[in-house]
Amino acid sequence: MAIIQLPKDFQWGVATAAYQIEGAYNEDGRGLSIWDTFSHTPGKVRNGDNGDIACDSYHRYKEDIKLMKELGVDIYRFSISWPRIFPTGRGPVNSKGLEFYHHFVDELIANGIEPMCTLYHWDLPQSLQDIGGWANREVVEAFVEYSTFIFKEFNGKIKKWITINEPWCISFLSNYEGKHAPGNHNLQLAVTISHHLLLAHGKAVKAFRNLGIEGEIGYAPNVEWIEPFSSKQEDQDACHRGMGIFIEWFFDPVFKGKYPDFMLDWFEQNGAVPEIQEGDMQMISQPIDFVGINFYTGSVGRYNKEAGLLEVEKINIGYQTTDIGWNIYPEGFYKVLNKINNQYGNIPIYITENGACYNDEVINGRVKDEGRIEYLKQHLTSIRRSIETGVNIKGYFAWSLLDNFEWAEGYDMRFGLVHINFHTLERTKKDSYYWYKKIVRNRWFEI
Ligand SMILES: N=NNCCOCCOc1ccc(-c2cn(C[C@@H]3NC[C@@H](O)[C@H]3O)nn2)cc1
Repeated sequence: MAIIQLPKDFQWGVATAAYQIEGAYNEDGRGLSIWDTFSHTPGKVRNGDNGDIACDSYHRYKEDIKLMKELGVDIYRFSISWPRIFPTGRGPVNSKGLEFYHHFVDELIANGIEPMCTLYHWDLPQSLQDIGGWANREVVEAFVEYSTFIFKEFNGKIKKWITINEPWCISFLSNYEGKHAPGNHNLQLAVTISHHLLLAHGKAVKAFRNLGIEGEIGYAPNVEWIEPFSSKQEDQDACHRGMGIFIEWFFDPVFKGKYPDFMLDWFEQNGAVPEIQEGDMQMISQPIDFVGINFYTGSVGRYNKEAGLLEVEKINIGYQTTDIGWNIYPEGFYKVLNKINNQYGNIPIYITENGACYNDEVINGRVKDEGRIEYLKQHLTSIRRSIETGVNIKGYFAWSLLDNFEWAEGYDMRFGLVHINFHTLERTKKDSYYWYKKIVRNRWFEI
């Protein structure tokens, strides 16, 4: 057995997102989001699940904060529901929605837990989707107005800010692969949206700086590792593209002020180009204070002309998988963190999401989720390895505090340290909750 120790100043957290846990979808003036529309559309979400009630955290947030406090976490990553603040995306503020978040943030702080706020975690007001959504530059301006309002409202209370969560999911998964809201299948649309998301990020950072808001700001891309099947150039190139759509496409504009040529060329060969206007790249590459990295899985990939847009085929070579079918690949976590560190400089990194889907149920009042504990051990070990090779990792957020609405997978796929009975909304701490509580306290574990 080996002892793995994390630094004394390493920050420990848990993460959630508004649409996945809050419920109260039509309460206290909240407007509809694209995920209300998408989840209410038959065939889009497993079992026809939706976020109408979710974990009912809108009403039970004090109970959830008690769970975080007992866990001993330093920090809690949550998102604000844009349509709960601006029901139509712009215009009159919904005072009850704003009041909820003030009470919520005050309760966190009163319990000694630092809030980290994600401004956009996929729940675009439907009214803005009705005018084209993120494909419309007007929505970029609406996001800046929303962000500016929130910055001013919570300045001094919230000191860690994330602009956009997982731009790859918002653009390509949702508008090319069509698997998430709003469910389009158009590469040009996805590329246009990816550019507007980056522009929205940059403009929000600019506003944050101009307003003199206290604290630090970043964004939270999701990344995967794809290991080349062989040293053949075609396999290396295919994996470069497969990772490039997550990494270089969303990191180069922010850290280098330009899109990666190999991805620009590839998209152009497929009929899609980003609609870049004068000044956009300067705006996007506003300096940021940290980058949030969301990592879940990796795979082995090889060139296959028939394997979709990027011509990279992911090969099942027998890796163990979690209950959602994703490979367990901690080596890929170590590799992708070092790749990012080598390519973009020693930027401060928070692991803003990492966790495992295991659908263990409550048996005699207990949830024996050993698989999740093992996954966390392996991935925290990759973090320790990366820190020792010089990667500037400042903290870790387990995804997720609660079992919740896992988007198109609905409630069947459980990522929580706390089990939710979605009929009674009863919370049950899993074995992994108690394990994580110990690690947060001791900062070491055996593997
Ligand atoms: N990659 N290949 N795509 C081709 C095959 O598509 C099939 C579906 O693909 C994907 C890819 C990635 C995800 C995903 C989910 N989470 C977890 C959430 N993160 C934000 C937070 O809200 C968590 O709930 N992160 N990523 C979902 C589906």
